[in-house]
Amino acid sequence: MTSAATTETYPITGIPTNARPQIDPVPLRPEINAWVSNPANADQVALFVLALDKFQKLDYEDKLSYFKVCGIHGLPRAPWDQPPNVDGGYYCAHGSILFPTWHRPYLLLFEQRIYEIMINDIIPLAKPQDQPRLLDLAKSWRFPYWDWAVVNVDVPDIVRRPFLPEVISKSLAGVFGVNVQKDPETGAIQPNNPLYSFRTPEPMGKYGIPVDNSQPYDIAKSTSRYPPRYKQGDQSAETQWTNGVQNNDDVTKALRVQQDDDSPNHPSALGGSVYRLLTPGQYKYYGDFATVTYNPPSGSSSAKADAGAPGERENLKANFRPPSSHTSLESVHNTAHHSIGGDFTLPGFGTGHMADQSIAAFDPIFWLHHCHIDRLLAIWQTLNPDLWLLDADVERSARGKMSEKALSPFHADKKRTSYTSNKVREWTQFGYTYPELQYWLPQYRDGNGKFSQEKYVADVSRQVKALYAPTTGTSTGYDYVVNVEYDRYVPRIPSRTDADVLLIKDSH
Ligand SMILES: N[C@@H](Cc1ccc(O)cc1)C(=O)O
Repeated sequence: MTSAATTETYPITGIPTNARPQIDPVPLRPEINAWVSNPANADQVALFVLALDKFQKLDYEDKLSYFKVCGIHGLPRAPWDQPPNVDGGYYCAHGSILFPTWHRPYLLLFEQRIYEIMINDIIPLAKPQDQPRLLDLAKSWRFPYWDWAVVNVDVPDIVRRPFLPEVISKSLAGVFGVNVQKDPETGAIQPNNPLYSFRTPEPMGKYGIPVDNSQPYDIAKSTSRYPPRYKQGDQSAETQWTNGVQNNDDVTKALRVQQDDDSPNHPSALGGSVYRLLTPGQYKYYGDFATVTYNPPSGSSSAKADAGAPGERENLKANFRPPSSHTSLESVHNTAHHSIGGDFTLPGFGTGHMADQSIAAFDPIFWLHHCHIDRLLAIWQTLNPDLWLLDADVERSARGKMSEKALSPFHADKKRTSYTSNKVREWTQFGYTYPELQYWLPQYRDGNGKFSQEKYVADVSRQVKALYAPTTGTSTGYDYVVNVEYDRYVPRIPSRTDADVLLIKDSH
């Protein structure tokens, strides 16, 4: 008889609360800079940093270790929480309508592990009189997001530092009794800042991470952002890849690409795209919002709605979609990955971890980035409550519904019940929401004290505008889209391409 323990799956539940979804308040996943820079949060940030550090150091063979959890995304292609005979492949869903929903339980798993480590491993280290207060801080803690689409975006301060900020170091020493030491020569501080990079004692090749896309991920003992292009025998490149490089200024530069332009107030390239994503009425179909490669099934209601007049589109590709849908959550997400990791299309640079999906999840910044993606999904859901994977269901009716497809390898309980897109649609059931989505606030009540959906949605839109709407230029009331098709992997395409477009008003 096999013991239950060997066949039980890991239940991903989120951090427990008793809140009723979309009714009672739930803790917020905070914006990382605001959260860290508030000295009142120093103990909670210290709790998080210590738990993440511990998580990263758990035995790489442990199913619930950082290494194994990050390894779900791509390499080393190991089955996770599934029988060993299942070929794990790359579990991550990209180029798929499941892209947004697959990453929701993935992030939840990461958040839950950090919470468990806080409770089981970190709080017991604190002085007894501090423990009840720390327990409350852990219960109200939620994973932070990094908004890379705001004006004057930068890599979060805490991510940039190999050392921890003063307030947090003080809290580590004062509350947890952690011996904070500074190496007078290197300036390195113990414990390390686990948000700066993920470091391994031996080259990652030893743990099953091979060369990928000709980049030497196997020799790396640390994740990298904007490492040099690697050539066999180049000693300097080899050393940098081995020890890891964090060229965060290059990340900032890439993210600000369009801000250097006409006006300092110009939103970032990504800001404009995020604004388009979240503008009401932009999307008729969830699939167009969700992914770069969603094609409405031929003959389905969405394909018919998208078709032009007979003959009009002879020269266009079959997957042409109306201009309003020419960006997607996955597309802005891809741009951010390349901007953060460093791109092989830039002269001299290799592909840092974040730019290669097979190992991106090992860079701790991946999680801050994906928390932001989940936030954008939640805001979009709030603004488009009727849109979901339903149009794709038509396509899949013979083989089962897309919205009911398992988001492998994530389970809702110990009994192998898989998560599906429908099961993760309501995020507040997992005990979190985002600062823009506080449905319980009194300002969303009407005269009779009843929740007003209209007031709420209007306010969410207002907040989106304040964060991402272009602040310069004269508004014509039109949204012009110029569709240029090019091969994004042509080497040496400059990171920003200017196009002069002449718009001629039709006066007939
Ligand atoms: N491969 C994606 C970028 C990407 C990188 C890392 C990821 O984890 C995910 C996506 C693209 O084609 O643009």
